Order: sequence, then structure tokens, then C-alpha cells
Amino acid sequence: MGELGLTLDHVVIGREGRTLVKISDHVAPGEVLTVMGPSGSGKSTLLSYIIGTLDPVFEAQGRVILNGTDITDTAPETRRVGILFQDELLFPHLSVGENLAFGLRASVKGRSERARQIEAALDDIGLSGFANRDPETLSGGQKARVALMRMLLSGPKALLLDEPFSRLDTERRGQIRDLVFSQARAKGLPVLLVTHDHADAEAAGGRVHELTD
Ligand SMILES: Nc1ncnc2c1ncn2[C@@H]1O[C@H](COP(=O)(O)OP(=O)(O)OP(=O)(O)O)[C@@H](O)[C@H]1O
Repeated sequence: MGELGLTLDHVVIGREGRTLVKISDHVAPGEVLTVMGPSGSGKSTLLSYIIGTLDPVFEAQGRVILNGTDITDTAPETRRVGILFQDELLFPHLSVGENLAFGLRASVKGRSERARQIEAALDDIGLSGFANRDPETLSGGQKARVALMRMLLSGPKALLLDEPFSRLDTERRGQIRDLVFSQARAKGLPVLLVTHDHADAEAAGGRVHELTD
């Protein structure tokens, strides 16, 4: 296996001959690289390239390498790159526990083992006993924690965060942010954080890559 972490090797994304995003960088396990830039500078476009869902209107060059494996041409569902969006939605017709079960890998076998892992996951995010609740009955911060945990249960090897804290109030924002970063550090995941917020960038504590218009 090659170098651990997420490498963007001379990635250039453009449209109609005009370069939108240019980045070459390496995010080590447990490190957070913050990507900032004005609206329209290509932050979400970069994330879509990394997860393998770049709109074909864009032209892209460069490689995406995860833990030494080139995943540039790998199908999105097999990349093992987790992404959390600003409008992270839980399935409203499923309970909190069922939402988490959706993230749980198929390799976790047996009803009772799956139920045990879901209870442990709820405990991890301070929501013990919430398995049978409807997502609509949760607060914004509680929903954000469930969405984060659902993503972590799927066993990602890297984490992409697209303004995931922006809808939360200041206090919850800090809590969720700490939870995301501590989980990423504990699991040794490289993290790419897209944000407009300087407080988020500061809390991430890592390097900042600025995209320009
Ligand atoms: N499918 C598409 N077809 C054409 N242009 C697109 C498409 N998707 C995005 N764009 C354009 O590409 C540019 C970058 O968009 P992107 O969403 O990556 O910006 P962003 O930095 O994430 O912005 P924001 O901070 O507002 O979310 C914008 O000018 C946008 O209009």
C-alpha cells in the first residue's frame, strides 16, 4: 500500500476551456484540510470530482488517490469516500435506528449484532434510547449527529464535509464540529472541509486552501 491519506494529484477542473479549480495536495490521516473561496469558486464541484459524481459539463484532469490506491476512475459507490452536506437529510419514513442501519455495512451480519452496533453508535453521539424515534421529532443538532454517524457507519476511508455546520446555531455548531473532528482523528480519516466560516476553519486547526473566482 502507498502513502496513507487522500492525495489530489494535480487536479484541474474546468468548463468550456476555462479553469475553475486547481489543486494539488495531500491530506494525511486525521488531518483536516479546509477549502475556502467565494460562492461559485468551485468548492462543491471539487468535492463531486472526489466522490466520482462530477457533472459531465466539466472537464477534469489529475488523479484522486486514497491510501495509495488511484480511485479516479472507480465507481462512486465503491470509493469509500463519505460526504456530509449542509442539507443532510434523514429518511423521514424510517426511524432513527433504521436510518443508522441504512449506513451500516452489509458485512455486519445478524439482527442482534446490527442492533447492538446501532445502540453503540447512538450512545457514541449521546442519543441512547433514540432508536425508535421519528427523525422529525429530533432537533437540528440531533439530526446532524445521526447523519454524521450514519456516514461513519458506512466505513469511509476519507471524509468530505460540504458546509455541514452552517444550519446549526453557534453552540450546537461547536459541539457537532468537535464531534466530527474527534471522530475523524480517532479513526485516522483524512478530512476535506468546505466552508465559508472562518470559525469553522479555525476549529479545524489545519491548513487552508483558498480557491479564487
Ligand atoms: N452542472 C453544472 N453546469 C454548469 N455549470 C455548473 C454546474 N454545476 C456548477 N456549475 C457552475 O460552476 C461554478 C462552481 O460551482 P460550485 O457549486 O462548485 O461553487 P461553490 O464554490 O461550491 O459555491 P457555493 O459556495 O455558492 O456553494 C459555478 O459558477 C456554477 O454555476
